[in-house]
Parts: sequence; C-alpha cells; structure tokens
Amino acid sequence: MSLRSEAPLVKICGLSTPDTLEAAITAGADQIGLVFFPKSPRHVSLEQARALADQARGRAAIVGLTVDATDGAIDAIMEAVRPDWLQLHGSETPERVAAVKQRAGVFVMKAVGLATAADLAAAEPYAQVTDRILFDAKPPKDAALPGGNGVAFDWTILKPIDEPFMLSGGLSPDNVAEAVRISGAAAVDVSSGVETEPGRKDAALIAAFVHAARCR
Ligand SMILES: O=C(O)c1ccccc1N[C@@H]1O[C@H](COP(=O)(O)O)[C@@H](O)[C@H]1O
Repeated sequence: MSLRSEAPLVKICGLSTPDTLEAAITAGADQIGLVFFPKSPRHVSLEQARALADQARGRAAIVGLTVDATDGAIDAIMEAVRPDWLQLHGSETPERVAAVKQRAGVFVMKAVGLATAADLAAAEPYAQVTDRILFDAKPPKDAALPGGNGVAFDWTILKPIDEPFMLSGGLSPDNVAEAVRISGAAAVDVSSGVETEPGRKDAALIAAFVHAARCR
C-alpha cells in the first residue's frame, strides 16, 4: 500500500496557447503537455509546439503526447520541440516503448487504461521499459480519442501499487485532492477538467487544480 505524504507532481496537458501555458507555469505546474494527435481538439502543429516549448523551457518540464506515432513523427517532434518527456497514449507495445525511448533519448511515460482491478495486469510488462506509468481511464467504447475524455474510474484499485505512478482520467479541481488521497498517486495529469469547452483551457481552473492537488 502506498501512503504518500508529499505533494504530488502536477501536469497540465493539452495546452495550446501562450496565455494558458503561462497560467499553468505561474500556477506552479511541474509539467506541461503538448498533444500531437490531429483528432484531438488540443492538437498543436510542430510550429505552435516549438513556440510553446520555447516559452516553457527551464520553467516546467515539456511533455510531448503521441498516439501510436511513427519513427518519423517522433523524430520530427524531437527536432522541432525538444521535449523532456514523451507520453505514449496509444496501443504501443512494451517493445515499441523501449524502441521509442532509445530513439528519442528522453524520459518516456506509457498510458495504461483502467476500468477494473483486472486491467492492472496490463501495466506489468511496461515496468522495465518506461520511466513512469500513467494510469488513465479506459476510453468509452465510442470515443474518438484514447484519452482526454474526462472519464474517471475507481481510484481504490490503485491502492496496492507500490511504485510511484501518475493518475489521470476525469480529474478536476473538485476531485483531485480526493483522488490523490484514495489512490496514493505521486503525480496527477489533467486535460478536460481545466477547460470550459473541449480544447479551451481556463486560467482560473488551471490555478484551482494546481492548488487543490497540493493542498490536501
Ligand atoms: O488530451 C487529449 O486530447 C488526449 C488525446 C489523446 C490521448 C490522450 C489525451 N489526453 C490525456 O488523457 C488523459 C485524461 O484526460 P482528461 O483529464 O480525462 O481529459 C490525460 O493523461 C491526458 O494527458
């Protein structure tokens, strides 16, 4: 059982404007996420991402989120954006995660979708090849996106996990403190819970989320 007392690391994902990026950094976010997935309302071009990354560099860790990206796409992101982390949010195998990590030479986190405790077994093969496991909710059956759906899951199933992990899925300023308390997460990640509509981040919600995550 994980009984954490220190404040969790906070990642704000899907930032796409200089103003909301600045709001996340000012609020004290540890990591900022840039989404490279054209189906997402948070997708950014390489040019947009390069400018946002330049604004964030040295102030918060930069995470590039990809979904089953090709080597060419990974190379293009690494060259243009130079993220500190890659977040692999598709159906990448452990072998693919290891290959991406070696190719890119940065930290890699792998998202694993959970609905029930039985789904935890899917994370085991990634333990040796990833720098962090990100437990997210399994997407709804008809979802267009593999993440960023604002769907939560039963956080109690994470209680037995000993290794530090990141938690996402339907987190918001209203529930993040309880989610950390119940799950024991070392880090939290939010996208739609700090938006007023899909893809539109809100500075006040971002500040409220960071505050709520840290003040338990
Ligand atoms: O945010 C997106 O648009 C996205 C697209 C494709 C894969 C993952 C995506 N976001 C990640 O999904 C989870 C949960 O997000 P939410 O807070 O429930 O909206 C989070 O890890 C985001 O990084």
